[in-house]
Amino acid sequence: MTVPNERLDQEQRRVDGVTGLIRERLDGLRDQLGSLREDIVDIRRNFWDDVTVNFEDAAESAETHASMKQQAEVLSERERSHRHAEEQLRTLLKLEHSPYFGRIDMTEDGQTKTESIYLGVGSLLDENGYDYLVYDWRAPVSSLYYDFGPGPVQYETPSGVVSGEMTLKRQYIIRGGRIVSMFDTGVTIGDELLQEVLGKQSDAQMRSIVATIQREQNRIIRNERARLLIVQGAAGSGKTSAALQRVAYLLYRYRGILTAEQIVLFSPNPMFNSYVATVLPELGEQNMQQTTYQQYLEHRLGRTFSLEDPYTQMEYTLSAAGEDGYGTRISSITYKSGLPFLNVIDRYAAMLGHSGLLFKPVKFKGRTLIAASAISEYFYMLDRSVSIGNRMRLTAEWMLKRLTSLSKEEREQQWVQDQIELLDPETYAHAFEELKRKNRFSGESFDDFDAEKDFLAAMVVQEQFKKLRKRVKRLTFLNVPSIYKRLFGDRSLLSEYEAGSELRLPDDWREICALTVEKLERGEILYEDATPYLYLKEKLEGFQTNTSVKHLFIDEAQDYSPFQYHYLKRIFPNCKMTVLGDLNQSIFAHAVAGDGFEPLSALYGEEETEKIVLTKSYRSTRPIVAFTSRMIEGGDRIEPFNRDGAEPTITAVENDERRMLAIGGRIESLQQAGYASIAVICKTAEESARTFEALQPKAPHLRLIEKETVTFEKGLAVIPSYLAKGVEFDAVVIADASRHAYGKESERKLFYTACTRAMHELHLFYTDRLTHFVEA
Ligand SMILES: Nc1ncnc2c1ncn2[C@@H]1O[C@H](COP(=O)(O)OP(=O)(O)OP(=O)(O)O)[C@@H](O)[C@H]1O
Repeated sequence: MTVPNERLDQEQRRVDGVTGLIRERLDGLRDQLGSLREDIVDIRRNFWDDVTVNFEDAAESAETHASMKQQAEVLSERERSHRHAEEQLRTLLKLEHSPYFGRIDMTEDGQTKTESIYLGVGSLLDENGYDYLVYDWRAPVSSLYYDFGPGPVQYETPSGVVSGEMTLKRQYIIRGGRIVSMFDTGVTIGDELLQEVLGKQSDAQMRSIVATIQREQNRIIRNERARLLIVQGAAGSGKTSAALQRVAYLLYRYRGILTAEQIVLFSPNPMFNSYVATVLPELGEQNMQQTTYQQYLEHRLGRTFSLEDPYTQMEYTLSAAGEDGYGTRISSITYKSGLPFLNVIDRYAAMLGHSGLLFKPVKFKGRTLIAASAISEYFYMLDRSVSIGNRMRLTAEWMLKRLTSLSKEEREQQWVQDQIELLDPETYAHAFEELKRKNRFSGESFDDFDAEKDFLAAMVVQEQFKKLRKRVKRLTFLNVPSIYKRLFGDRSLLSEYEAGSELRLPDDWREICALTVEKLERGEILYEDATPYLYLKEKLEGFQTNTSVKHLFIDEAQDYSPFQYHYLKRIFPNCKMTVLGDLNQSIFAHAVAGDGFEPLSALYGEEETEKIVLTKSYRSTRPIVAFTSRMIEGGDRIEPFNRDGAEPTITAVENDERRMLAIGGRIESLQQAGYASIAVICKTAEESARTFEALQPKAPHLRLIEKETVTFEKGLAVIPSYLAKGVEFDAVVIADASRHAYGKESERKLFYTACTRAMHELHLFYTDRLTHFVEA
């Protein structure tokens, strides 16, 4: 509902008043910052002039220290004030052009006065420093704006629930200090504003949605109870947006307790990181830590193996059907992603607690110092009720002691004498100083030949043994790669498993074993093996948990396997998890075969888990949502946001050459229509490369997005379907929607994911027959 003009004038006067005050504050702050900066520079420059330095006796030294401390405190106080003023400046700069976006009028129960509450991206107090002219959108009272329409309302504060009556809910679009438009709305935050926001062209970066957060999204953003919050949301329903605003909310709510470094977001690919990178800074917060699961695996695996990445796995599953061993590979992926395999590893680890661990000897200059059998003997002599990880630590301690006594014996070896003779004068002098420092020698030179010899020998050996000690501390004497390989290579183990009643092994387990062993022997590890390998490693070495991370966000959660979730839970024991996904976009073979989010719900138990379902889709126009939701089961439950647009088009062409010509023509017309981001989505990387080559001569600005691409840019791009996850484009061209490209049932969700990337226009091209995923 649009608001009458006189009210508009009145509101504009308030905006003027507020922006006037903001500008005054900005001027004041700039002055304050200037003088603080001068102070700081001055103190730093003259630090020593203002400190009386005297170390003559204890009393003078103490005074010197006190004076230095005082000076340092003055400096750090000034620096703190400077940081604080800078923060305020940033908030005010954000508010200057658009001080607020919403207003609610509310009368608290038992009160007669109605209060007007204005919401913005930061808070602003009046001159007295008492009343809020603008409330931060994350303040407790602001939740009213997102949760209710006019009528009875309530919100939670740290000191209890406050209830009352809302008499007005108004939205503003303010640009450059002028109210551009203004509406009064009901429960949902008005269609008008959303229409305006969603109708715009896409950006190279995701935008913040604070002005138009929807009620169900607000439940995600402000959820504080759940240990595990699962969000199942349709394509374009705002899962990623809600996740990012939730980070901002948590940083505000737990200011001083929670920092951005304690929040980790697992994103689908490196390009996605760049896509979302500006949202938090736009809201005045620092970015959380961002990583991909692959980067995390690489970090944990170090250089032990060459690790296959999920995209290589994906390319294989999409394009190698019919090749020898394809079925085995798919079965390997499916099985190793599930909890039955986790049970196998648990069982294996338990067995290893009794026997069968493989150790590597500690060798030095070709000689064995500690034999593998000795390590094994010591390990298995330890009390079996102690965990394997702790026994491993005890074994390492024993080995370090052994090395200490072995190092004494080593001093007699000829190589030590040889090396002493080759010592350069500098090292020699250094050794002498060292000896003197330790008070073991008081003369001006080495005149005791034996003392000199002993000391130098000890020094030489110690230096060489340093590396050995380091390796022992890192438990490299435990041969995890061979232990993992044995799980697949040892026939006797297999029969023990099969005898184990509750363990399920797939029918083609032997083939899976052969495939796995072959890879491991080549120093390679398949993507589906990486997490089980690390899980086993951590079980044997003791889990290296990360206790500093307090919140874990997992976007595109459907792409993670149950095994991976269990692993993450073990690695991050102290954190809450928010996982956001869409089962209809499960594109990985392991996920396709999974049972939805069921295994995930069991991770922390029902008590600590909450699930929120988002069914409204905001990204695409109504015709696009209507078109794409027909492709998937339960698609009728997806509600499009009411935004009109052109119907998707389907174009049949005679052959591939014509297809490229037709796509080229379409791109041209989309560019002429003014669309800034256009994606030609192909099924695989290989098809993308071919398409790129065919189109590029006529479209010189065309980019090819590959798995290594790290920045998301506006413009025209060819992109493989699975890399388009999580991002969006003004217009999408599906390069080949033929049945031979998307024919298998397992590719349905991939096709759906590709089509749902479109905001305003969607165009499909095919030769021969159209994929049956599109209803004629
Ligand atoms: N409340 C909202 N107000 C304004 N825009 C919104 C809102 N919710 C979502 N959007 C917009 O809808 C689009 C899709 O949002 P987002 O990418 O967060 O969805 P998603 O659920 O993560 O999608 P997908 O699973 O398909 O990747 C974005 O352009 C986002 O800005």
